Amino acid sequence: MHTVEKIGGTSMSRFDEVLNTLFIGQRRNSALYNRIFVVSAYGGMTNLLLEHKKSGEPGVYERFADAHSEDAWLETLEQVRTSMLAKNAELFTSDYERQAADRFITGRINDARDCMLNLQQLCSYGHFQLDGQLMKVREMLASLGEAHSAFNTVLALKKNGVNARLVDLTGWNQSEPKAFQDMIADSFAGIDFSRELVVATGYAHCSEGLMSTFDRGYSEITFAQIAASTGAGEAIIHKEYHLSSADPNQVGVDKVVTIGRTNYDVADQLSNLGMEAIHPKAARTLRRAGIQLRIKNAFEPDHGGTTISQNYCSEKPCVEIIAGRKDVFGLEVFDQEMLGDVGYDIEITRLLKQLKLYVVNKDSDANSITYYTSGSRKALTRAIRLIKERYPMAEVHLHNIAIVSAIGSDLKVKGILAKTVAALAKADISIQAIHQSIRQVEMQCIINEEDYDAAVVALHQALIEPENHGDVIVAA
Ligand SMILES: Nc1ncnc2c1ncn2[C@@H]1O[C@H](COP(=O)(O)OP(=O)(O)O)[C@@H](O)[C@H]1O
Ligand SMILES: N[C@@H](CC(=O)OP(=O)(O)O)C(=O)O
Repeated sequence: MHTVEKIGGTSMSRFDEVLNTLFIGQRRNSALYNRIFVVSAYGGMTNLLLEHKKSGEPGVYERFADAHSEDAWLETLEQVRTSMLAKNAELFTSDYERQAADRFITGRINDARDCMLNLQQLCSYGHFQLDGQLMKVREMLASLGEAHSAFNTVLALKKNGVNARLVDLTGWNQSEPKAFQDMIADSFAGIDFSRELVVATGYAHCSEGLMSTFDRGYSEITFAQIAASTGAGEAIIHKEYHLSSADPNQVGVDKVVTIGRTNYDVADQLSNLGMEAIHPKAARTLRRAGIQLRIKNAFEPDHGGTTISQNYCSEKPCVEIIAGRKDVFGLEVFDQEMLGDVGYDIEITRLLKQLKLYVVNKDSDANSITYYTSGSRKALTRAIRLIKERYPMAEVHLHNIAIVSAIGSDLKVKGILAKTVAALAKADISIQAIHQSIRQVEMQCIINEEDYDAAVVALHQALIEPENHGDVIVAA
Protein backbone atom coordinates (compact mmCIF):
# COMPACT_ATOMS: atom_id res chain seq x y z
CA MET A 1 0.00 0.00 0.00
CA HIS A 2 1.25 3.52 -0.72
CA THR A 3 1.77 6.53 1.54
CA VAL A 4 0.97 10.17 0.82
CA GLU A 5 3.61 12.53 2.16
CA LYS A 6 3.60 16.31 2.40
CA ILE A 7 6.71 18.45 2.52
CA GLY A 8 6.21 22.00 3.81
CA GLY A 9 7.90 25.11 2.48
CA THR A 10 10.50 25.36 5.23
CA SER A 11 11.81 21.85 4.49
CA MET A 12 11.55 22.27 0.70
CA SER A 13 13.92 25.23 1.01
CA ARG A 14 16.58 22.74 2.13
CA PHE A 15 16.00 20.62 -0.97
CA ASP A 16 19.43 18.98 -1.26
CA GLU A 17 19.06 17.56 2.23
CA VAL A 18 15.49 16.43 1.61
CA LEU A 19 16.65 14.66 -1.54
CA ASN A 20 19.22 12.74 0.49
CA THR A 21 16.97 11.87 3.40
CA LEU A 22 13.42 11.54 2.16
CA PHE A 23 13.27 11.18 -1.55
CA ILE A 24 16.24 8.89 -2.16
CA GLY A 25 18.65 8.38 0.77
CA GLN A 26 19.36 4.64 1.14
CA ARG A 27 16.36 3.63 -0.97
CA ARG A 28 16.96 1.62 -4.12
CA ASN A 29 14.65 0.18 -6.79
CA SER A 30 11.18 -0.70 -5.52
CA ALA A 31 11.81 1.00 -2.15
CA LEU A 32 11.71 4.31 -3.98
CA TYR A 33 8.09 3.91 -5.03
CA ASN A 34 4.63 3.57 -3.58
CA ARG A 35 4.94 7.10 -2.27
CA ILE A 36 3.09 10.20 -3.44
CA PHE A 37 4.70 13.49 -2.44
CA VAL A 38 2.75 16.70 -2.14
CA VAL A 39 5.01 19.73 -2.08
CA SER A 40 4.54 23.30 -0.90
CA ALA A 41 6.20 26.33 -2.42
CA TYR A 42 9.73 27.01 -1.15
CA GLY A 43 9.60 28.95 2.14
CA GLY A 44 8.68 32.62 1.76
CA MET A 45 7.53 32.30 -1.87
CA THR A 46 3.77 32.36 -1.15
CA ASN A 47 4.32 35.29 1.22
CA LEU A 48 5.85 37.19 -1.68
CA LEU A 49 3.11 36.10 -4.10
CA LEU A 50 0.13 36.90 -1.83
CA GLU A 51 0.96 38.58 1.50
CA HIS A 52 3.10 37.67 4.49
CA LYS A 53 1.24 34.95 6.38
CA LYS A 54 1.94 36.46 9.80
CA SER A 55 2.72 40.17 9.41
CA GLY A 56 0.27 40.74 6.54
CA GLU A 57 2.95 42.63 4.55
CA PRO A 58 1.57 42.92 0.99
CA GLY A 59 2.86 40.69 -1.77
CA VAL A 60 1.90 40.73 -5.48
CA TYR A 61 -1.76 39.94 -4.81
CA GLU A 62 -2.29 42.51 -2.07
CA ARG A 63 -0.64 45.17 -4.21
CA PHE A 64 -2.73 44.25 -7.22
CA ALA A 65 -5.92 44.34 -5.14
CA ASP A 66 -4.98 47.73 -3.72
CA ALA A 67 -6.34 50.26 -6.21
CA HIS A 68 -3.90 52.93 -5.00
CA SER A 69 -0.73 51.22 -6.16
CA GLU A 70 -1.47 50.42 -9.77
CA ASP A 71 1.96 49.24 -10.84
CA ALA A 72 3.54 48.31 -7.52
CA TRP A 73 2.45 44.69 -8.03
CA LEU A 74 4.57 44.42 -11.19
CA GLU A 75 7.68 45.27 -9.25
CA THR A 76 6.88 42.62 -6.63
CA LEU A 77 6.16 40.05 -9.36
CA GLU A 78 9.64 40.75 -10.78
CA GLN A 79 10.99 40.17 -7.26
CA VAL A 80 9.23 36.78 -7.30
CA ARG A 81 10.82 36.00 -10.68
CA THR A 82 14.28 36.90 -9.35
CA SER A 83 13.79 34.70 -6.25
CA MET A 84 12.48 31.78 -8.28
CA LEU A 85 15.32 31.93 -10.81
CA ALA A 86 17.84 32.25 -7.97
CA LYS A 87 16.35 29.10 -6.44
CA ASN A 88 16.75 27.29 -9.78
CA ALA A 89 20.39 28.38 -9.99
CA GLU A 90 20.97 27.08 -6.46
CA LEU A 91 19.36 23.71 -7.25
CA PHE A 92 20.67 22.93 -10.72
CA THR A 93 24.29 23.25 -11.69
CA SER A 94 23.95 21.61 -15.08
CA ASP A 95 22.64 23.67 -17.99
CA TYR A 96 20.00 21.21 -19.17
CA GLU A 97 18.01 21.12 -15.90
CA ARG A 98 18.52 24.75 -15.11
CA GLN A 99 17.29 25.87 -18.53
CA ALA A 100 14.28 23.59 -18.33
CA ALA A 101 13.44 24.90 -14.83
CA ASP A 102 13.88 28.53 -15.90
CA ARG A 103 11.80 28.05 -19.04
CA PHE A 104 8.94 26.49 -17.13
CA ILE A 105 8.58 29.10 -14.41
CA THR A 106 9.31 32.05 -16.71
CA GLY A 107 6.44 30.89 -18.92
CA ARG A 108 4.05 30.72 -15.97
CA ILE A 109 5.08 34.09 -14.55
CA ASN A 110 4.71 35.73 -17.96
CA ASP A 111 1.26 34.19 -18.42
CA ALA A 112 0.16 35.46 -15.00
CA ARG A 113 1.59 38.93 -15.66
CA ASP A 114 -0.12 39.23 -19.08
CA CYS A 115 -3.38 38.04 -17.66
CA MET A 116 -3.26 40.55 -14.80
CA LEU A 117 -2.31 43.43 -17.11
CA ASN A 118 -5.20 42.56 -19.46
CA LEU A 119 -7.57 42.35 -16.54
CA GLN A 120 -6.45 45.72 -15.24
CA GLN A 121 -7.01 47.23 -18.68
CA LEU A 122 -10.41 45.60 -19.07
CA CYS A 123 -11.50 46.85 -15.67
CA SER A 124 -10.62 50.42 -16.58
CA TYR A 125 -13.98 50.34 -18.41
CA GLY A 126 -16.85 50.86 -16.02
CA HIS A 127 -18.69 47.75 -17.23
CA PHE A 128 -16.13 45.38 -15.74
CA GLN A 129 -15.33 45.24 -12.04
CA LEU A 130 -11.99 44.05 -10.68
CA ASP A 131 -13.53 42.98 -7.37
CA GLY A 132 -15.32 40.04 -8.94
CA GLN A 133 -12.05 38.69 -10.39
CA LEU A 134 -9.72 39.14 -7.42
CA MET A 135 -10.10 35.65 -5.98
CA LYS A 136 -9.20 34.16 -9.36
CA VAL A 137 -6.06 36.28 -9.47
CA ARG A 138 -5.20 35.14 -5.94
CA GLU A 139 -5.59 31.49 -6.97
CA MET A 140 -3.51 31.96 -10.09
CA LEU A 141 -0.68 33.65 -8.19
CA ALA A 142 -0.70 31.08 -5.38
CA SER A 143 -0.39 28.24 -7.88
CA LEU A 144 2.92 29.63 -9.21
CA GLY A 145 4.71 28.78 -5.95
CA GLU A 146 3.71 25.12 -5.89
CA ALA A 147 4.14 24.65 -9.66
CA HIS A 148 7.72 25.90 -9.30
CA SER A 149 8.70 23.55 -6.48
CA ALA A 150 6.91 20.48 -7.87
CA PHE A 151 8.35 20.89 -11.37
CA ASN A 152 11.87 21.29 -9.97
CA THR A 153 11.47 18.26 -7.70
CA VAL A 154 10.56 16.01 -10.63
CA LEU A 155 13.47 17.36 -12.63
CA ALA A 156 15.92 16.67 -9.79
CA LEU A 157 14.52 13.17 -9.18
CA LYS A 158 14.75 12.26 -12.85
CA LYS A 159 18.34 13.45 -12.96
CA ASN A 160 18.99 11.04 -10.08
CA GLY A 161 17.51 8.13 -11.99
CA VAL A 162 14.11 8.03 -10.28
CA ASN A 163 11.06 7.39 -12.44
CA ALA A 164 9.27 10.52 -11.23
CA ARG A 165 6.03 11.93 -12.56
CA LEU A 166 4.56 15.40 -12.08
CA VAL A 167 0.89 15.62 -11.25
CA ASP A 168 0.22 19.28 -11.94
CA LEU A 169 -3.03 20.13 -10.17
CA THR A 170 -2.81 23.86 -10.92
CA GLY A 171 -5.20 23.53 -13.88
CA TRP A 172 -3.03 25.95 -15.84
CA ASN A 173 -4.25 25.17 -19.33
CA GLN A 174 -7.46 23.46 -18.35
CA SER A 175 -10.56 24.84 -20.07
CA GLU A 176 -12.92 24.49 -17.12
CA PRO A 177 -12.35 23.89 -13.41
CA LYS A 178 -13.56 20.61 -11.90
CA ALA A 179 -14.93 20.02 -8.42
CA PHE A 180 -12.08 19.55 -5.89
CA GLN A 181 -12.64 15.85 -5.29
CA ASP A 182 -13.02 15.11 -9.03
CA MET A 183 -9.92 17.12 -9.88
CA ILE A 184 -7.86 14.98 -7.52
CA ALA A 185 -9.49 11.63 -8.36
CA ASP A 186 -9.19 12.21 -12.13
CA SER A 187 -5.58 13.37 -11.93
CA PHE A 188 -4.49 10.20 -10.11
CA ALA A 189 -6.61 7.68 -11.98
CA GLY A 190 -4.63 4.97 -13.73
CA ILE A 191 -1.22 5.76 -12.21
CA ASP A 192 0.77 2.73 -11.06
CA PHE A 193 2.33 4.03 -7.84
CA SER A 194 4.62 0.99 -7.60
CA ARG A 195 6.41 2.12 -10.77
CA GLU A 196 6.20 5.88 -10.62
CA LEU A 197 7.05 8.24 -7.81
CA VAL A 198 4.42 10.95 -8.04
CA VAL A 199 5.09 14.56 -7.08
CA ALA A 200 1.91 16.61 -6.89
CA THR A 201 1.52 20.37 -6.51
CA GLY A 202 0.23 21.41 -3.07
CA TYR A 203 -2.10 23.84 -4.83
CA ALA A 204 -5.12 22.32 -6.61
CA HIS A 205 -7.32 24.32 -8.95
CA CYS A 206 -11.01 23.58 -8.48
CA SER A 207 -14.45 25.05 -9.02
CA GLU A 208 -14.91 25.71 -5.28
CA GLY A 209 -11.67 27.74 -5.16
CA LEU A 210 -9.05 26.24 -2.82
CA MET A 211 -8.02 29.65 -1.50
CA SER A 212 -11.53 30.99 -0.97
CA THR A 213 -12.52 27.82 0.88
CA PHE A 214 -9.40 27.14 2.95
CA ASP A 215 -6.96 30.01 2.36
CA ARG A 216 -3.33 29.75 3.49
CA GLY A 217 -1.97 26.36 4.48
CA TYR A 218 -3.98 24.93 1.56
CA SER A 219 -1.36 22.35 0.58
CA GLU A 220 -2.41 20.25 3.57
CA ILE A 221 -5.96 20.21 2.24
CA THR A 222 -4.71 18.93 -1.11
CA PHE A 223 -2.52 16.40 0.70
CA ALA A 224 -5.41 15.06 2.81
CA GLN A 225 -7.72 14.77 -0.20
CA ILE A 226 -5.06 12.89 -2.21
CA ALA A 227 -4.59 10.48 0.71
CA ALA A 228 -8.35 9.90 1.00
CA SER A 229 -8.97 9.65 -2.71
CA THR A 230 -6.12 7.21 -3.45
CA GLY A 231 -6.74 5.11 -0.29
CA ALA A 232 -3.31 5.68 1.28
CA GLY A 233 -2.04 3.39 4.05
CA GLU A 234 -0.69 6.35 6.00
CA ALA A 235 -0.50 10.13 5.59
CA ILE A 236 2.77 11.74 6.63
CA ILE A 237 3.69 15.41 7.07
CA HIS A 238 7.41 16.12 7.01
CA LYS A 239 8.49 19.15 9.00
CA GLU A 240 11.70 20.95 9.76
CA TYR A 241 11.77 19.57 13.32
CA HIS A 242 9.96 16.88 15.23
CA LEU A 243 6.71 18.19 16.64
CA SER A 244 8.22 19.33 19.93
CA SER A 245 7.28 20.60 23.37
CA ALA A 246 8.12 24.13 22.12
CA ASP A 247 9.64 25.78 19.07
CA PRO A 248 13.22 24.35 19.00
CA ASN A 249 14.45 27.60 17.44
CA GLN A 250 13.21 29.50 20.47
CA VAL A 251 13.87 27.23 23.41
CA GLY A 252 16.81 25.23 22.04
CA VAL A 253 16.95 21.85 20.29
CA ASP A 254 18.63 20.34 23.37
CA LYS A 255 15.85 21.47 25.74
CA VAL A 256 12.69 20.57 23.84
CA VAL A 257 11.18 17.10 23.90
CA THR A 258 9.62 15.33 20.92
CA ILE A 259 5.89 14.65 21.16
CA GLY A 260 5.34 10.96 20.41
CA ARG A 261 1.56 10.90 20.43
CA THR A 262 -1.14 13.51 20.58
CA ASN A 263 -4.67 14.17 19.37
CA TYR A 264 -6.51 16.37 16.90
CA ASP A 265 -7.79 18.58 19.72
CA VAL A 266 -4.23 19.66 20.57
CA ALA A 267 -3.51 20.09 16.86
CA ASP A 268 -6.48 22.50 16.60
CA GLN A 269 -5.15 24.66 19.46
CA LEU A 270 -1.74 24.83 17.73
CA SER A 271 -3.39 25.72 14.47
CA ASN A 272 -5.33 28.56 16.13
CA LEU A 273 -1.99 30.00 17.24
CA GLY A 274 -0.62 29.85 13.70
CA MET A 275 1.61 26.84 14.33
CA GLU A 276 -0.10 24.41 12.03
CA ALA A 277 0.60 20.87 13.16
CA ILE A 278 -2.10 20.11 10.62
CA HIS A 279 -4.77 22.27 9.01
CA PRO A 280 -7.99 21.46 10.96
CA LYS A 281 -9.96 20.84 7.76
CA ALA A 282 -7.28 18.48 6.44
CA ALA A 283 -7.44 16.57 9.71
CA ARG A 284 -11.16 16.10 9.21
CA THR A 285 -10.69 14.55 5.76
CA LEU A 286 -8.13 12.07 7.14
CA ARG A 287 -10.25 11.23 10.16
CA ARG A 288 -13.27 10.49 8.00
CA ALA A 289 -11.23 8.32 5.66
CA GLY A 290 -9.76 6.43 8.65
CA ILE A 291 -6.18 7.21 7.62
CA GLN A 292 -3.54 7.53 10.32
CA LEU A 293 -1.53 10.74 10.36
CA ARG A 294 2.13 10.92 11.27
CA ILE A 295 4.30 14.03 11.60
CA LYS A 296 7.98 13.45 10.99
CA ASN A 297 11.21 15.38 11.00
CA ALA A 298 12.20 15.62 7.32
CA PHE A 299 15.86 15.31 8.23
CA GLU A 300 15.60 12.27 10.53
CA PRO A 301 13.76 9.75 8.36
CA ASP A 302 14.38 6.79 10.68
CA HIS A 303 12.67 8.38 13.69
CA GLY A 304 9.02 7.37 14.24
CA GLY A 305 7.89 10.98 14.77
CA THR A 306 4.46 11.88 16.15
CA THR A 307 1.19 10.09 15.53
CA ILE A 308 -2.00 12.11 15.76
CA SER A 309 -5.22 10.32 16.46
CA GLN A 310 -8.71 11.27 17.49
CA ASN A 311 -8.91 9.39 20.76
CA TYR A 312 -5.46 9.76 22.32
CA CYS A 313 -5.35 11.33 25.77
CA SER A 314 -2.24 11.45 27.95
CA GLU A 315 -2.27 8.88 30.76
CA LYS A 316 -1.70 11.46 33.43
CA PRO A 317 -2.43 15.19 33.16
CA CYS A 318 0.52 17.11 31.74
CA VAL A 319 1.51 20.11 29.64
CA GLU A 320 2.62 18.81 26.24
CA ILE A 321 3.44 22.01 24.37
CA ILE A 322 4.26 25.65 25.05
CA ALA A 323 3.28 27.64 21.98
CA GLY A 324 2.14 31.12 21.15
CA ARG A 325 2.23 33.98 18.73
CA LYS A 326 3.43 37.51 18.89
CA ASP A 327 1.95 39.23 15.86
CA VAL A 328 -1.28 39.89 17.75
CA PHE A 329 -3.21 43.08 18.48
CA GLY A 330 -5.49 43.48 21.45
CA LEU A 331 -8.43 45.52 20.10
CA GLU A 332 -10.14 46.85 23.22
CA VAL A 333 -13.62 48.30 22.86
CA PHE A 334 -15.04 50.07 25.91
CA ASP A 335 -18.58 51.40 25.83
CA GLN A 336 -20.98 51.70 28.74
CA GLU A 337 -23.85 51.34 26.26
CA MET A 338 -22.68 47.76 25.69
CA LEU A 339 -23.95 46.52 29.06
CA GLY A 340 -26.47 43.73 28.49
CA ASP A 341 -26.36 43.97 24.68
CA VAL A 342 -24.93 40.81 23.06
CA GLY A 343 -25.63 42.25 19.61
CA TYR A 344 -22.60 44.51 20.10
CA ASP A 345 -20.22 41.53 20.12
CA ILE A 346 -21.94 39.87 17.16
CA GLU A 347 -21.70 43.01 15.06
CA ILE A 348 -18.03 43.68 15.79
CA THR A 349 -17.16 40.02 15.16
CA ARG A 350 -18.91 40.20 11.78
CA LEU A 351 -17.00 43.35 10.92
CA LEU A 352 -13.64 41.77 11.82
CA LYS A 353 -14.50 38.75 9.69
CA GLN A 354 -15.34 40.97 6.72
CA LEU A 355 -11.96 42.68 7.08
CA LYS A 356 -10.29 39.22 7.16
CA LEU A 357 -8.99 39.79 10.69
CA TYR A 358 -8.53 36.50 12.49
CA VAL A 359 -9.75 36.43 16.10
CA VAL A 360 -7.38 34.20 18.09
CA ASN A 361 -9.31 34.75 21.33
CA LYS A 362 -11.39 37.38 23.11
CA ASP A 363 -12.39 38.39 26.61
CA SER A 364 -15.00 40.64 28.07
CA ASP A 365 -16.36 42.30 31.19
CA ALA A 366 -19.54 44.27 31.83
CA ASN A 367 -18.83 47.08 29.39
CA SER A 368 -15.79 46.14 27.33
CA ILE A 369 -14.64 43.44 24.94
CA THR A 370 -11.07 42.84 23.82
CA TYR A 371 -10.49 40.91 20.61
CA TYR A 372 -7.05 39.35 20.25
CA THR A 373 -6.68 39.52 16.50
CA SER A 374 -4.03 38.92 13.88
CA GLY A 375 -3.91 40.58 10.50
CA SER A 376 -2.53 43.68 8.84
CA ARG A 377 -2.30 46.96 10.74
CA LYS A 378 -4.10 48.59 7.82
CA ALA A 379 -7.13 46.33 8.28
CA LEU A 380 -7.08 47.01 12.02
CA THR A 381 -7.00 50.76 11.50
CA ARG A 382 -10.00 50.33 9.25
CA ALA A 383 -11.75 48.21 11.85
CA ILE A 384 -11.23 50.91 14.50
CA ARG A 385 -12.67 53.55 12.17
CA LEU A 386 -15.74 51.45 11.37
CA ILE A 387 -16.36 50.57 15.04
CA LYS A 388 -16.19 54.26 15.96
CA GLU A 389 -18.59 55.15 13.15
CA ARG A 390 -21.06 52.50 14.27
CA TYR A 391 -20.70 53.16 18.02
CA PRO A 392 -19.79 56.84 18.48
CA MET A 393 -19.66 56.52 22.29
CA ALA A 394 -17.10 53.69 22.18
CA GLU A 395 -13.50 54.17 23.22
CA VAL A 396 -11.25 51.92 21.15
CA HIS A 397 -7.63 51.13 22.04
CA LEU A 398 -5.09 49.00 20.23
CA HIS A 399 -2.42 47.10 22.20
CA ASN A 400 0.60 45.29 20.78
CA ILE A 401 0.49 42.01 22.62
CA ALA A 402 1.63 38.40 22.44
CA ILE A 403 -0.07 35.20 23.52
CA VAL A 404 1.81 32.43 25.23
CA SER A 405 0.01 29.19 25.78
CA ALA A 406 0.35 25.86 27.59
CA ILE A 407 -1.40 23.01 25.77
CA GLY A 408 -2.06 19.35 26.62
CA SER A 409 -4.55 16.62 25.80
CA ASP A 410 -5.31 16.60 29.55
CA LEU A 411 -4.26 19.80 31.25
CA LYS A 412 -5.84 19.18 34.63
CA VAL A 413 -2.44 19.55 36.27
CA LYS A 414 -2.75 20.48 39.94
CA GLY A 415 -1.51 24.01 40.61
CA ILE A 416 -0.77 24.76 36.96
CA LEU A 417 -2.15 28.29 37.14
CA ALA A 418 -0.06 29.12 40.24
CA LYS A 419 3.08 27.66 38.61
CA THR A 420 2.47 29.63 35.42
CA VAL A 421 1.94 32.94 37.16
CA ALA A 422 4.95 32.36 39.43
CA ALA A 423 7.21 31.48 36.48
CA LEU A 424 6.23 34.62 34.58
CA ALA A 425 6.58 36.83 37.66
CA LYS A 426 10.05 35.36 38.33
CA ALA A 427 11.05 36.27 34.77
CA ASP A 428 9.76 39.81 35.43
CA ILE A 429 6.97 39.47 32.89
CA SER A 430 3.70 41.19 33.58
CA ILE A 431 0.52 39.32 32.64
CA GLN A 432 -2.08 41.50 30.90
CA ALA A 433 -4.86 38.90 30.83
CA ILE A 434 -5.24 35.17 31.34
CA HIS A 435 -7.61 32.56 29.89
CA GLN A 436 -8.27 29.03 30.94
CA SER A 437 -11.38 27.40 29.61
CA ILE A 438 -13.33 24.84 31.55
CA ARG A 439 -12.38 22.07 29.10
CA GLN A 440 -8.75 22.36 30.19
CA VAL A 441 -6.88 21.68 26.99
CA GLU A 442 -5.23 25.07 26.78
CA MET A 443 -4.28 27.97 29.05
CA GLN A 444 -3.32 31.31 27.49
CA CYS A 445 -1.52 34.30 28.99
CA ILE A 446 -1.64 37.67 27.27
CA ILE A 447 1.63 39.53 27.72
CA ASN A 448 3.44 42.52 26.21
CA GLU A 449 4.89 41.73 22.80
CA GLU A 450 8.52 42.32 23.84
CA ASP A 451 8.23 39.66 26.57
CA TYR A 452 7.22 36.87 24.19
CA ASP A 453 10.49 34.94 23.78
CA ALA A 454 11.34 35.13 27.47
CA ALA A 455 7.82 33.95 28.40
CA VAL A 456 8.03 30.83 26.20
CA VAL A 457 11.40 29.92 27.70
CA ALA A 458 10.16 30.55 31.27
CA LEU A 459 7.00 28.45 30.86
CA HIS A 460 8.87 25.59 29.18
CA GLN A 461 11.31 25.64 32.06
CA ALA A 462 8.56 25.67 34.69
CA LEU A 463 5.95 23.36 33.19
CA ILE A 464 7.77 20.86 30.95
CA GLU A 465 11.45 20.53 31.83
CA PRO A 466 10.87 19.41 35.49
CA GLU A 467 8.85 16.41 34.22
CA ASN A 468 12.03 14.78 32.83
CA HIS A 469 10.26 13.18 29.90
CA GLY A 470 13.52 11.95 28.32
CA ASP A 471 13.67 12.14 24.51
CA VAL A 472 9.99 11.70 23.80
CA ILE A 473 6.69 12.41 25.58
CA VAL A 474 4.91 9.04 25.00
CA ALA A 475 6.75 7.38 22.08
CA ALA A 476 4.62 6.67 19.00
N1 LIG B 1 6.27 22.91 18.81
C1 LIG B 1 7.01 22.99 17.69
N2 LIG B 1 7.62 21.90 17.20
C2 LIG B 1 8.34 21.98 16.05
N3 LIG B 1 8.50 23.11 15.34
C3 LIG B 1 7.93 24.23 15.77
C4 LIG B 1 7.15 24.22 16.96
N4 LIG B 1 6.68 25.48 17.15
C5 LIG B 1 7.13 26.22 16.15
N5 LIG B 1 7.90 25.51 15.30
C6 LIG B 1 8.55 26.10 14.13
O1 LIG B 1 7.82 25.77 12.95
C7 LIG B 1 8.71 26.08 11.90
C8 LIG B 1 8.17 25.60 10.57
O2 LIG B 1 7.76 24.30 10.62
P1 LIG B 1 7.29 23.49 9.37
O3 LIG B 1 5.97 22.91 9.71
O4 LIG B 1 8.37 22.58 8.93
O5 LIG B 1 7.06 24.61 8.25
P2 LIG B 1 6.15 24.56 6.94
O6 LIG B 1 4.84 25.20 7.28
O7 LIG B 1 6.95 25.33 5.98
O8 LIG B 1 5.97 23.13 6.61
C9 LIG B 1 10.02 25.49 12.36
O9 LIG B 1 11.08 26.18 11.80
C10 LIG B 1 9.98 25.68 13.88
O10 LIG B 1 10.83 26.73 14.28
N1 LIG C 1 2.64 27.71 0.31
C1 LIG C 1 1.32 27.88 0.83
C2 LIG C 1 0.66 26.58 1.12
C3 LIG C 1 1.15 25.82 2.30
O1 LIG C 1 0.43 25.02 2.84
O2 LIG C 1 2.42 26.05 2.70
P1 LIG C 1 3.22 25.32 3.95
O3 LIG C 1 3.05 23.84 3.77
O4 LIG C 1 4.65 25.76 3.80
O5 LIG C 1 2.57 25.79 5.23
C4 LIG C 1 1.23 28.85 1.99
O6 LIG C 1 2.23 29.43 2.39
O7 LIG C 1 0.15 29.08 2.48
